[in-house]
Amino acid sequence: MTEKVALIGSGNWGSAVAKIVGTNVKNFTHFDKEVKMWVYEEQVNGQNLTDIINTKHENVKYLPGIKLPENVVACPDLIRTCADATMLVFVVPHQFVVSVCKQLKGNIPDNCKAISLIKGIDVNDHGFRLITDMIQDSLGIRSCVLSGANIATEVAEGRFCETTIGYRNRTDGELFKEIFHTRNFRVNIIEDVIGVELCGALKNIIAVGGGLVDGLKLGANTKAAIIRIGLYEMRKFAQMFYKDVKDETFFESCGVADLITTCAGGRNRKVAEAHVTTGKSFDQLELEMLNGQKLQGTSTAKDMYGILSKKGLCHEFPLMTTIYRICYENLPSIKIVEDI
Ligand SMILES: NC(=O)C1=CN([C@@H]2O[C@H](COP(=O)(O)OP(=O)(O)OC[C@H]3O[C@@H](n4cnc5c(N)ncnc54)[C@H](O)[C@@H]3O)[C@@H](O)[C@H]2O)C=CC1
Ligand SMILES: O=C(CO)COP(=O)(O)O
Repeated sequence: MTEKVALIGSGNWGSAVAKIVGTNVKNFTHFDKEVKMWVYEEQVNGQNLTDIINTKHENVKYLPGIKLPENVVACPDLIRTCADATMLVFVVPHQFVVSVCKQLKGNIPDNCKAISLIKGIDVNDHGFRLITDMIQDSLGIRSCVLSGANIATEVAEGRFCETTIGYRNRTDGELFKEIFHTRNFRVNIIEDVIGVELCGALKNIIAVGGGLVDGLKLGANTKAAIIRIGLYEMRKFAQMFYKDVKDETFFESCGVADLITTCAGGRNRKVAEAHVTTGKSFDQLELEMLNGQKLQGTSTAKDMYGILSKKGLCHEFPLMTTIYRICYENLPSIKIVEDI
């Protein structure tokens, strides 16, 4: 059977991944050579971003300077992008995935499989859900997850790194590995969707903490302490709510490695540092510094705080709780070390 891949999302990470997937499908006979990529249409210098991508083969706004393979075709229509796909790659900022799934419901082939590259959780009035669960429940398809120490620009430049795919169905995990794995983007597949996904979501909160410490110029020992405490709280939360999450998952690329890289070089870190040095709000800095890219750590801190406070658990997760309060309750940044 021929598999056909559709990419749902074309931001910084979505575009980096498009380069890999577009190249890899050409190496196997069982993949259709065209990869459609859904682009949330916008104007860039008076032109549709989709037209720019399809003529220059570059996402000039979200991943400038990187050529995309010509078999990656940008499409502004979500339903058309996915209509004939058998493998869906979800790579939108987490705040948009619910609306994407609502639009896709009833509009995808029955034999589809999915993978989520999204780092976040889905919170609503009834509680919280993993994004893979939300995809599975709303669309009736199985979903794997991919997450790792993968700053998009570095991956797009082909620098060596690793990533982790979490699967429930091993055949799906192996199939998705084929479209992502390269010599310099090494994929390891493990049977722990929940652990992989929670690592990716929760490390973004800790990365905000890493940036606050940088802004406060507290030094390397303090940063290491925030990373250690953060890893501890990530594992504690994951295993408190999902008893099957494995300890080993935290030693994969999706765990400690992603936490380190995001605390060293990610957008959450950068914006949190600027929050300390400029006193501006996170929302304002996101607009000023990220050129349309989206912060995931602050909103995930808010989601987590909602879960923890409802369950009376804030005192058990002092670091994540303090980071939330600094982001949303005007707590002075120095509380990152004073209140934990
Ligand atoms: N950028 C990175 O280095 C990495 C990001 N990730 C994760 O991948 C996911 C996607 O991130 P990026 O590709 O970096 O996105 P991004 O941060 O570049 O976000 C911008 C994207 O959101 C789209 N967008 C804006 N408004 C929208 C709307 N209303 N509906 C749908 N789309 C809309 C924009 O068109 C653009 O494609 C996130 O969960 C992120 O945490 C994971 C690994 C690395
Ligand atoms: O997830 C990432 C790297 O693995 C990117 O993190 P930021 O969103 O903080 O840039």
